[in-house]
This record gives sequence, C-alpha cells and structure tokens, in this order.
Amino acid sequence: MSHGIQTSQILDSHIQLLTRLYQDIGEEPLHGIRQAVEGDLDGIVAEFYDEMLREPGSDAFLSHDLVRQRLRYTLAQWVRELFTPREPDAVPAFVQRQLEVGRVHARINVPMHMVNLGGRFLKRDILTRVHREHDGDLDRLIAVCELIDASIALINESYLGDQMVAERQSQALKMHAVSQNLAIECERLRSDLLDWLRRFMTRLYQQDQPALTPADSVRQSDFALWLHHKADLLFQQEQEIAKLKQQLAAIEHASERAIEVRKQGLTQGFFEQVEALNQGVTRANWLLAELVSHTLEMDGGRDPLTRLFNRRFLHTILQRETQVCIRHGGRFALLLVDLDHFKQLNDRHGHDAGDRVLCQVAEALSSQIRAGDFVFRYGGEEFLVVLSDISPENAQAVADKIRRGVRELVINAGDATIRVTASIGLALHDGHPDYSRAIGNADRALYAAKAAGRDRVVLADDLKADTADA
Ligand SMILES: Nc1nc2c(ncn2[C@@H]2O[C@H](COP(=O)(O)OP(=O)(O)OP(=O)(O)O)[C@@H](O)[C@H]2O)c(=O)[nH]1
Repeated sequence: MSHGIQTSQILDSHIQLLTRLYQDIGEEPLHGIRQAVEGDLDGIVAEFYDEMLREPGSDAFLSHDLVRQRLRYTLAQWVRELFTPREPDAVPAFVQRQLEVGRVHARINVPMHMVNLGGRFLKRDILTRVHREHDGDLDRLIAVCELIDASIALINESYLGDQMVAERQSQALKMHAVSQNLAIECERLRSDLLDWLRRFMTRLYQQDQPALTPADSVRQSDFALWLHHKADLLFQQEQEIAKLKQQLAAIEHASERAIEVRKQGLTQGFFEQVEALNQGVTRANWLLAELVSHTLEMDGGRDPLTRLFNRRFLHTILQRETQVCIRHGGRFALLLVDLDHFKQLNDRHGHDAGDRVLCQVAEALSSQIRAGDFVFRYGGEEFLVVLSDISPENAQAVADKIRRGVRELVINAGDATIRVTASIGLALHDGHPDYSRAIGNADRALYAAKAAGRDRVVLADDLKADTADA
C-alpha cells in the first residue's frame, strides 16, 4: 500500500512541532506526568477499553481476543512512550511509529471518529490522574493535552492518507470501464496524426515552393495539443510522455527539413526526408499505443504478463473479505504460491521461457478456483490466491489440487520441455480485523514449505510459534 501521501513537508512540520513540544515541556514535568500515569496504567487502559466497547459498532474491530490482549499492551506502551522525555534526534522515529498506528487503523477500517473519541477518553482519564497527583499543576495539564492532540493528529494524518489511497483504488475498481474511453481517444489521436501527415505530404508534393504557415505545423495538430496539455494529467508515466514529446519534436524537425529540400525539387534527398517523416509518425503512434495499453492494464489492476490481478486492488479485496467474515461469520483462506527454483529455470532456459511458465501457472491457478475467488500476481514468481468463505478442509484440498496442477504442467520451451513445482503457504483468516496478519501467517507457512524441501503445502496453524503482531 502506498504511504506517499505523507509528504516530507508535512512530516517535517510534525517533527518540528513535536521536537519543540518536548523541549518546551521539559524533562522534569514529563517525568511527573509519567509517574502519575504509570501508577495506574492498567486502570487507564481498562477504562478506555470499556468505554470504547460501549460505542455502537466498535465490536467489529475491538472484540477479537487477540486485539483485546494486544491492545492492552500496545495502548499502555503508547501512553508510556508519549510521556517519556525525548531528545530531538529521537523524534522522527517516534513520528514514524504514530504514522504506523494510523496505517493499522486504516487497514482495520477503524472509523476516524472512534480514534478521536478514544483520544478524548484518554485525555480525560490521564488529566484526572495528573490533576490528582500534581495538585492541579496547569503546565502539566496543558502538556498532557498538547501531546495527546499532536499524536492523534499524526495518527489521523496517516490514516487519512491511506484511506484516500484505498478509496481511490475502490473507485478505480468500480470505474474501470471509464478508462476504456482512453482506448477510443488514443485511436482518434493516432488517426489525427496520420491525417496531419497526409495533408502535409499533399502540399509538399503539389507545391514546388511549399508555402506552409505555422498552422500547418505538427505542433498545431490535435495530437500535439493533447500531448502538451492533457497527457500529463492522464498518465503517470513521465518518461514515456517525455519520449513522446521528443518524438513529436523529431517529426517537427523532419517536416521542416522536408520543406527545405523540397525547394530543390523531387530529389533523392527529398524522398529520404519523406521516409524519415513517415517513420517518425509511425513511431509516435506506436509510443502512444504503448503508453495507453500500459495504462489500461495498470488501471485495470492487471499484471501485463499473466493478466492476473496485480497488487493494486489487494487491499480493497482483502479488507472487504475481512469485513464480510467479521459480519457474517465464515472464513477466507490465503494461499501464497511460490514457484520452486525459478532462478535456475530462468538461467537454464532463458527469461522468455520463464515468462511462459509464469503465464501457464497463472492459467492453471485460475482454472482451479471458484468464481468468487481471486488470484493475484503477488511478486515475480509468487502468486496469492484468496479463497472466500471456505472451510479449513476445503482450503487444504484446493491448495493440494493447485500444487498437483502446477506439478503436472508441461511447458514447451523450444526443444526442451519444462516442469515446475510450487511451494504453498496456507493461512486461514482467524477473525482478526487486520488482514495483514493472515498474509504474514501465509508467508511464514510458505517459508516453512520451502525449508521442508519444497513442492508441498504447509498450513500456518501447524507452525508452532505464531509470532505475528496483532
Ligand atoms: N522470467 C521471469 N523471471 C522472473 C520474473 N519475475 C521474477 N523472476 C525471477 O524469479 C527468480 C526468483 O528467484 P528466487 O527468489 O531466488 O527464488 P527461486 O530461485 O525460485 O528459489 P526458491 O523460491 O527458494 O525455490 C529471480 O531470478 C527473478 O529474476 C518474470 O516476470 N519473468
């Protein structure tokens, strides 16, 4: 998931603010606050939890046993850390930890008003204790408010950034069809450039001394206007757009040269120039088509090689699966499928053969799952299968079927035939609101499958130590 929304400027201002805050409050008052809090940290956490659970809707992300256990621990840590004196060089790491809290909230889908409410409960509880311990010392009370507010602001900032990205992704998923307009626009532009070329050539051939005005320049074509005014807004591939602009400049140059040499008649040099112009236009049209098809693939969230989903919609899909499971019961399963010794395969048979293997494995995976399941290309030779609403036994059976399916593939690579195997880590969603736990579990199971000799399925639940973070 992208965390790019927190621009460095915003981060810097948070760092500066907190650095100043810690300096202004000073060590001694902070120790005092911490002492007052530390004396009854369990009480503060318990009250917080009880109060939050009284809020309608909070059980969706608070009622899981692991959350309960972990929350007690992490909240206590958070409070302790907030009121610990901090040297300026320790502030950036502290800021990063607050941002991470916001990201977890976004992943779990905790509504922001709940976070703010939590902040208010904490403030009230902590202020009460500091007031009692320090005889209502105003400076300390203000320090408590300022530190909690600054930290909640950071958490919310990062939460909003991630929610915005998630919202954009789910909009994009829904609006996928709209991007098809781009393909139509691309066709129109390509034919516009060809039209320009035809008009230009007609003039060149008809007139010995072509009197071309600036309006005849390729710069004035729809293609050029679109490229200079709109392409930057539509596409993110700056380098490709820059190439296209260079190509347009080359066409312009070739057309000016063609006018010059035409003045000497229909010479060999003229025909060479015409040929250069033709090639320039063909290349520009090719570059445009590449740009658009790449964008359509990215927009559709598809991996260009295998046509499987890329990671783009992973967050949206897993978050929805998690919510469905929490609301309606049932479990989903994750299979992390990694091809064995793929590097060797590439080295022995070449990268193209490796690509062919990936495509066939992708097809095999897609053919083994039900209509409501998803397959993602998760990384180079790694795939993630999401099996929705499935029992542990059935998930295990699908995983085995997939493993056997990969094993049975015979892929032709020139003279050779290639066989592959896959290791699979299987994890069932355990009801925890943060789906990244299930991914972590599948990852550990995959690692165990590799370590145990590959070409096998390992179930995360069978691993002894579950070191996942809640
Ligand atoms: N042909 C091809 N190869 C790729 C692609 N993406 C990643 N790879 C290659 O996949 C290989 C993965 O190698 P490793 O991560 O070392 O894993 P491995 O060789 O499969 O070994 P194990 O996973 O331990 O069994 C690398 O050599 C990558 O270059 C791709 O799109 N096409």
